[in-house]
Amino acid sequence: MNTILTLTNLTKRFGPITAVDDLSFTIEKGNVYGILGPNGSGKSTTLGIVLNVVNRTAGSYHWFDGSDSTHNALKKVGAIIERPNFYPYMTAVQNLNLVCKIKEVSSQKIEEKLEIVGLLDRKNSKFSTFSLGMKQRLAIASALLNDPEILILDEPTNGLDPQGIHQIREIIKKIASEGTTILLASHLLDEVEKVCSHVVILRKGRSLYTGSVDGMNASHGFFILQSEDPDQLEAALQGHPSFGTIKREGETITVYLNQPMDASELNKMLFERGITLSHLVKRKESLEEQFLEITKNLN
Ligand SMILES: Nc1ncnc2c1ncn2[C@@H]1O[C@H](COP(=O)(O)OP(=O)(O)OP(=O)(O)O)[C@@H](O)[C@H]1O
Repeated sequence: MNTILTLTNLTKRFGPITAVDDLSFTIEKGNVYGILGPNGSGKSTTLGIVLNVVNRTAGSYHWFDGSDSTHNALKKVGAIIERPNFYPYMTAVQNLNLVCKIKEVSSQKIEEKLEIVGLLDRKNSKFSTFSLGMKQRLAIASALLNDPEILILDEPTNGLDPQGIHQIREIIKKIASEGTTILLASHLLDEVEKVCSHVVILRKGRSLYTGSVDGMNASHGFFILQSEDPDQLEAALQGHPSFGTIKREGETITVYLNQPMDASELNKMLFERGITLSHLVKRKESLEEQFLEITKNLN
């Protein structure tokens, strides 16, 4: 496997505030990672540290196999961590030409990158005439000029209208499908679910979950049950290895699964114990419900 970035017990304190708290994760080539967390959870600080603009307090990180200096490794990284800042009176092409000079990269790829972000037909328009979405897309083109191994974006759709949001997400997916690794920070579960394959969920600088987005959704679901004798039903469910939490509200029992089981299997099992169900529904929590479950317990 090809590792792009490794964080090991990274910590950042601003006076009494611990913005990033013992954070460890790795980024492998070809995946799309989301750092998901509410405002103030440490996303921007984490990106700032690995981009060498914020000093860490403790822990470490290294780019690629760790053999290069951070300064050199960052030449293979494209990042947008602030609002795009281009010259308003210059055209898209003129602005990107300037970026090429500053970054000391060839200007040959300007048109190719403008095409990727859907701005080729506006290449000679002044930056001041661009919508917020177009400005953000130009920033993405700019970050791609050095053909980076990884593209880093902090809240890439903040402030955009629904159409602008959709365009940016489609562009990110296209760039990822062509092999560029992506790391994006977002406070939107929906965004991470739509765009990312992997996620690090942050709260108060701590990781609550690190893994695949699908893995977050790996719950086996739950049954909502009723029968004439709820006490007997509850007793039959208790202690069975397939079941976890059992909740009772009046006549209704909700039982969470520890392992897969379909409704007919449960029905048969209970029937064999002399229990006839008057109500049987199987449900699975939405990703949002699971996200709230993951984030609710820890302070
Ligand atoms: N330069 C700084 N000086 C003092 N405190 C800071 C500084 N930068 C960030 N913080 C604090 O660190 C914590 C994490 O902030 P950070 O900006 O990393 O969070 P975030 O998840 O990116 O949130 P947002 O989406 O609002 O930017 C917050 O409590 C913030 O107030």
